[in-house]
Amino acid sequence: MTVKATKFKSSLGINYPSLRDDPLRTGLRWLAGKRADDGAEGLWRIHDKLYELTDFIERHPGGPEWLELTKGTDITEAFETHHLTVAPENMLNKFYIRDAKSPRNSPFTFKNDGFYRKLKTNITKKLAEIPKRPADRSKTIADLLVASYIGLALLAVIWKSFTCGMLSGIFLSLTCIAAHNFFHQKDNIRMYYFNFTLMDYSEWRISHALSHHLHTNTINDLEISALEPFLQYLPGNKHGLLRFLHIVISPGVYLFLFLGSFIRSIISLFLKEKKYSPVIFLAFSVLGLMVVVSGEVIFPLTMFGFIQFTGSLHFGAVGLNAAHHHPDIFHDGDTPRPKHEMDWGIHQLDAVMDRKDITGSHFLVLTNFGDHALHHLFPTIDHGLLEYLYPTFLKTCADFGIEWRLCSQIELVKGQFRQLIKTDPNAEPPRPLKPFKSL
Ligand code: HEM
Repeated sequence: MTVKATKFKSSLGINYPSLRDDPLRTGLRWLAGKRADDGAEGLWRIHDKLYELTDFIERHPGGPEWLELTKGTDITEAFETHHLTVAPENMLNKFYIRDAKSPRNSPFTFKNDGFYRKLKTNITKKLAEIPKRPADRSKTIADLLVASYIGLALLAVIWKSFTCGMLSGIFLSLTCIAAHNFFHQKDNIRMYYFNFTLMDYSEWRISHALSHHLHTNTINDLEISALEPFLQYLPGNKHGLLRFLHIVISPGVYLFLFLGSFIRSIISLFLKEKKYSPVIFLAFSVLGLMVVVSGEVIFPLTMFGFIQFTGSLHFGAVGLNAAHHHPDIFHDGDTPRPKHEMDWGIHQLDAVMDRKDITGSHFLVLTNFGDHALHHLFPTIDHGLLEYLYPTFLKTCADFGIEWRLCSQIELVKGQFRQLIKTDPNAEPPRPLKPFKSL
């Protein structure tokens, strides 16, 4: 594996990730790079301490996969943001082995009197008071979406209708976005809905939950590096007029997200890097049904491909225009905040903008990566519950003088394209905090 490249320099002081320019750019290789970079010495690192969690993997209430995957890496951000109770922290002592020898390769802090920990305390209190029924509604919506996807796919082959096929593709994409709510949580059946696309939920637990969510818009964000050189969101190193090509080829990139991901899964399986699981092939169960109901092979195969490509196009368009790319949003390379403001939660709010067209509707939030700031801050909380948390969230933001930014969907689409062609990093750091509080 190649371990060399210096395409971007992190303005946050993050060392260039070892396998950032690896040709395959899978989550598993991203983790292999972290193993080389994090100073975890084959154990699990949280802040500056190393823990041996092997015996706890199978007993972990969030499911074994999270710990299995992250052995040998720094899991500070994952640990801090996936638990709302103090129970996990209280357990750590019995797994302690020794202190780490090197400093963390991450600029982010989680101080007790800092924004993120204060917000987490306030949100956890509020969570105990709010109704839980909307979380059940999320499950119902996801079930109806998957049923609509399959129903429309079958109608598409029975009626030989590409209109039904197109609708089926859109429902497939909506199912996948709703399933994303569930793969962030402890293991559950609905996380597998994600695999009705040609993508794999397990890969996304790494590339999205562990990389993108925790290292948002930094050189360590795999959702940014995996798209390079086709789409380049970090400022700098873009070639003259060629950078406008990014805009032209964007729809082509969206179109191949599902298929590209499947091909990379198969290569990883072939190279024995990825463990075999039948769920990787779940998408083809619907193709099987299409063959059975139509009594044909070629047409269902064509329609299945059409549906997957339509879904991929929709998913890419929604996902890449959802929250993170706009010249006013912090991207690594831009002038950062001063060190004492490097609270992880503050960075999250610097790296996101929410959309006023989506916020407020449970259905739209669940199917459009809505309430994105709150979701990033508390990924295990069901999307249906997030709207009840806004008063607490906004009050804490006000206490720390932090702004939560809302804009329109169209403004984000325009901003996303502007970010693609932007070469010069922002010279000013993100908005100053007011009133200033020592973090
Ligand atoms: C890669 C690091 C980790 C990730 C991504 C992770 C993820 C999760 C998730 C998704 C849940 C379910 C949360 C929910 O349903 O609200 C959970 C629960 C839990 N995890 Fe972890 N976990 C990690 C490391 C750890 C460690 C190191 C410990 C303890 C030594 C731990 C202890 C627990 C406990 C006790 C729960 C039950 C819920 C609670 O009390 O907060 N986890 N974890």
